[in-house]
Amino acid sequence: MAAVGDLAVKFGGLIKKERVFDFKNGVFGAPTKRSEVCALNLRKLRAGGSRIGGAQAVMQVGVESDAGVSRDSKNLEGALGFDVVTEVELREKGFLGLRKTKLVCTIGPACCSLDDLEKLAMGGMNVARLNMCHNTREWHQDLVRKINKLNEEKGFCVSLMIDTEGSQIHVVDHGAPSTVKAEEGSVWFFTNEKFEGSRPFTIQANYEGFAEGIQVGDEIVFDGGMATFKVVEKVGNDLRCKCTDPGLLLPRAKLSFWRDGKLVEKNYQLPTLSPKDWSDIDFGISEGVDFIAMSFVNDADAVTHLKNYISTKSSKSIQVLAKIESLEALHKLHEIVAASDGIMIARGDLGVEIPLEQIPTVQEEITYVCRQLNKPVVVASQLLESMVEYPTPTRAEVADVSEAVRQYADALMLSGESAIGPFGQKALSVLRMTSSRMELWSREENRQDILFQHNLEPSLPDQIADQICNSAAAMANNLGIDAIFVYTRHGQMASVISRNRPNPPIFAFTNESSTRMALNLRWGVTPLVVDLSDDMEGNITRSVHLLKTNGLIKNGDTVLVVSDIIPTSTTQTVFQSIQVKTIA
Ligand SMILES: Nc1ncnc2c1ncn2[C@@H]1O[C@H](COP(=O)(O)OP(=O)(O)O)[C@@H](O)[C@H]1O
Ligand SMILES: C=C(OP(=O)(O)O)C(=O)O
Ligand SMILES: [K+]
Ligand SMILES: [Mg+2]
Repeated sequence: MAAVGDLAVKFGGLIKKERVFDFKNGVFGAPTKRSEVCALNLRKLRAGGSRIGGAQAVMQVGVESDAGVSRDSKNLEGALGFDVVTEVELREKGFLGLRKTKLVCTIGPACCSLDDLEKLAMGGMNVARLNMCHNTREWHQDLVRKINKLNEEKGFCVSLMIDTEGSQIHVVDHGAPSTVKAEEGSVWFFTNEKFEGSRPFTIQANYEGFAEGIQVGDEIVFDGGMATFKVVEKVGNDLRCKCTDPGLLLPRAKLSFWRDGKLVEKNYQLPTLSPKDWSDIDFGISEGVDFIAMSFVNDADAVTHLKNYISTKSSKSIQVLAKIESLEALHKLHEIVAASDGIMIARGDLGVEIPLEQIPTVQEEITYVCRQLNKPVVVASQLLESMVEYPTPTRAEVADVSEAVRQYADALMLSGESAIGPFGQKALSVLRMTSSRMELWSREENRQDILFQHNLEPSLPDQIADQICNSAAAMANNLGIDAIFVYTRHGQMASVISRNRPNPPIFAFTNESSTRMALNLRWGVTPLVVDLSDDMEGNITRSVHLLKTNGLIKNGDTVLVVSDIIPTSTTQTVFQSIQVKTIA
């Protein structure tokens, strides 16, 4: 594997394997090529079906022969739903080389041309995020059109997410187009009133009740610590404040209020979804976006309300992600995770409401709860913040990204790095390489945490499906399987396999396009749309054949197939199986 110029590095005694730095791909690698994955000696084992409460679970190990499928079935050729990025990655790196951690890019003026978007898609963007705080309806509409075009015409599979503005107290006007410096001891006037022209030392806040309940002596903190002011006088609805900790005031800076070292929780008076948010949500529904990220969620009811609203308005299933970005949301974490389709750890605003040193442990806690409850989790904000300005990340940023990957977050998100920074593609490649590297390390060192297996649903058929997925993941690791295939209509089986974070990639075959786009946020899952028939054996044979004729799978590869047939009008039994197939 090592070529001339490669650097062989041995880590003294602690780590058994030799690591080789591959300059071309920029990664340290251990010998993990497909051919080197442990050869399997599979015998024709056939375990009979065991009946459990009316459901049949079959486990079989066999040898797949391609002989039965005719090679000229044209409709099958066209049905290979691989996206172009996975296909290239698979050809270049093999099954184990496929990246597991998903990547979300915030789209902004720096990356909104079709050409820029294509480069991000090619660079591994799984989800494009539109932050409704910024820009116009027309701009967002144009973006949706461009992403759809790339998917339809260029074979990408990029999901769309809109992110609501939400209710939050922030600066509207601070008297300058960009940053203003607040000097120690300077006195500033905080008001909700709009003012014309320049009025030095005046800050306009967006919410008229911003000073309600605030007392002389309280503190106003900008952006979680950029600058701090002490309230010296209340003037009607306004405040006169003195700068006690000098710093930079940014446009739209977030304001938080503190008393005796504790946050004065103020967001409770603001609705989670404003009239503008509802209008943005209607826009998202009419454009058929895949995810709606809901800012400043404070309880499960808000999530349930939005989910109900969507189900009455949209025939398509749209995933609601709850953004955890307030103290109140942390108090109600479990119920919010349970009510939502996924979570975004919005560290930007979270860092305004809780002390910064608590962010790492809170992040670990949230990722843990999400995995227990089988909800995808996105780690967001400031991952590579310095790259908004510089073409290279800090070592600390790379360490932060690696930590999120080590925690098995489903996805990582870029904000300003892609939206306004000139190095968006480079930032994306840093995420890509850093995640691949940490995934490899976790796998080799077998750092997999033992997952406390919550039963996700109380009903028996669901528990059986859970256990099949858990066992499938364990089998895949123990047998050194190359790839897991799962047939899944709503994505549930694929998500439960993913939740186990198995070593091989998970190819999820579904007949629902919305399921495919939702699975784009799931760790380790490559979702594909295929025609699924009730004949599960036929589905399996067809998909293996498709991959084989496209050169993506070869003789000797081993695939673990998980299938799940739900009763239809013609078949009354639930038939679930795990099969191990060696391609021959
Ligand atoms: N659609 C957009 N149009 C213009 N600027 C944007 C857009 N989306 C994001 N940005 C810019 O990128 C920065 C980072 O994005 P994000 O983290 O989503 O927003 P914010 O910082 O407002 O929470 C924003 O502060 C804003 O300057
Ligand atoms: C992702 C976040 O939300 P937004 O960018 O919408 O403020 C955050 O606060 O970290
Ligand atoms: K937002
Ligand atoms: Mg936020």
